[in-house]
Amino acid sequence: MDIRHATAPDQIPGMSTDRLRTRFLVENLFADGEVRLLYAHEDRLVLGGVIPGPEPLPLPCPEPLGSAYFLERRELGVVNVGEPGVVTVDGVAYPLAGKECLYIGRGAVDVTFAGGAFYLVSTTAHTTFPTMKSEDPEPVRMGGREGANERVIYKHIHAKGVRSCQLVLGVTVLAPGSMWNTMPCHTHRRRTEAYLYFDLEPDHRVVHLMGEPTETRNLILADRQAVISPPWSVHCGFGTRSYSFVWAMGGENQAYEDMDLVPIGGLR
Ligand SMILES: O=C[C@H](O)[C@@H](O)CC(=O)C(=O)O
Ligand SMILES: [Zn+2]
Repeated sequence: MDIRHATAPDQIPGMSTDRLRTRFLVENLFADGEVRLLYAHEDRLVLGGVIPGPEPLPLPCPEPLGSAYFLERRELGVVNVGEPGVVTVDGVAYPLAGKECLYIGRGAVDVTFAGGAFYLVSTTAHTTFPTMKSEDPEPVRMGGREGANERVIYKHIHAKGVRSCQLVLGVTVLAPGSMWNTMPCHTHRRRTEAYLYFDLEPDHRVVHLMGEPTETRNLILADRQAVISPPWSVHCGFGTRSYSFVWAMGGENQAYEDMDLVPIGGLR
């Protein structure tokens, strides 16, 4: 299990591209026939990628979690970023089509994955909320063609949707010809957020902005790569082709609107 320590904003000036990528980018989360997991100390998010082979793959319990099974003190959001697949939780099968989302509450012991390509985000959990598929996510239309940022934000796990202890998760789908996500951008000092870009053609990239608003850096991401955004960092991007992304947060609160908007003219 890959471990990422937390980073303070005063470490950013002087960092090379490689060091920035090593700290914030998650390049190799998806591999055929494997479950790959990463532990980020920023709000203790665990990110994962699962591409089952001919046999279903179980969710392991890596040593850094220090628990008897993965979900002993955690909850988990799963988004299928591939072909249709099935997630089985303690004997109950949940079929997930592309872009669909399942919430798995604390205490589930046996989780297996078949078919599909599953992105995982887990946060620590103090109690159990029911495991359920997000059947009817609230679609929020944002942006427009003039800003090249026409997109639909599907909120899956949040205070008014599928309930959780701290995980907040959704999928944003860009309209064809729209390239900007999250512009104007924001920070939210009370939560860490991770973006996983997907449905991006292999030769194309997303130019993702991070850093304090007046000290930004860019990271170039390919399909199915993730980026961790600490609470002090903006997170927004521009694709060279259209794409979708999963956004997921954990931290002090679950208020989606608790953002500090950065005026475009305030970015440096
Ligand atoms: O804190 C919330 C997140 O950054 C995303 O929901 C933003 C997003 O999906 C978008 O504007 O396209
Ligand atoms: Zn955000």
